[in-house]
Amino acid sequence: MERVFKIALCQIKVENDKEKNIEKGIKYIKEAAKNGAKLICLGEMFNCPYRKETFKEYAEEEKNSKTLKIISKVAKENKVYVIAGSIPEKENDKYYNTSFVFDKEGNVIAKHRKIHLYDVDIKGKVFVKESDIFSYGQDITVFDTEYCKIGLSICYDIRFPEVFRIMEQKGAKLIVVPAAFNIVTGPMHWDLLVKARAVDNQVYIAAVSPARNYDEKYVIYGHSKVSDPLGNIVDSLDEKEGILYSEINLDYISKVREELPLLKHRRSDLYEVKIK
Ligand SMILES: NC(=O)CCC(=O)C(=O)O
Repeated sequence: MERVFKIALCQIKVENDKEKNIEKGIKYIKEAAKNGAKLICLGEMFNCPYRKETFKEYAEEEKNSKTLKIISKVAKENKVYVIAGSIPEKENDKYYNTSFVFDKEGNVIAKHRKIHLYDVDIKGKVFVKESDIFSYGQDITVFDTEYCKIGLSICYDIRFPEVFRIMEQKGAKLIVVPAAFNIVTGPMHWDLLVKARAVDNQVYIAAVSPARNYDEKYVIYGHSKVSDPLGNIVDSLDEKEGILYSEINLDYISKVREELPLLKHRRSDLYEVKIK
């Protein structure tokens, strides 16, 4: 088993054109695979503008999703794992903000439906009510790969440390967060949250956003980044399109956990965090 592997975060400018967004995703995945990435991740709503009006219009059902079919094919042809950011998913009469994960054969091996929906009203700055459209996901997601266990959560989920603790307890060594923070809360908390979740759990956090697009009312922050288990941002982008490459070193996690054994020092006789 390889102890060091390369990941790629594709920061794409999402436009009002599903085909174009998917095409760009595919182009970036192919380029990242060619450059040696083994796990390639896209941002939250990578095929759909982050806008209440478009979520239902762009939504697809898993069983006949054009987006997922194309991603599956590119994962298989390039022999890479792909975390397909998130897309609006429709199931029966419900909608979810869902991330699908593909293995190197193009099979869906995990799916995470956003469990904390972003309902905020920052006066005069940001108003979003995802729960007007989406239903809540019910599961905390960790899946296995040939490299390590990987946790998956979407954007606002990152503000809930219990979820990340549970992913760590389930064995995740890397946690991927497709996200779309905005230019108000991004500068306040994005960097802090990525680092905090990494330090809390002594894991790598890979947080991947779409690029900034000033044509949209909800302006996405960008700044995809990776934190190591000590909370150092080891690689990052600015607000523009691009691919971020980073190395995940599983031996480094072991070293950090040996030298600073905080996970062993938890007082489970006094408290615990568990799934209900
Ligand atoms: N799409 C989201 O969940 C945005 C989360 C966000 O911006 C935050 O401040 O939290």
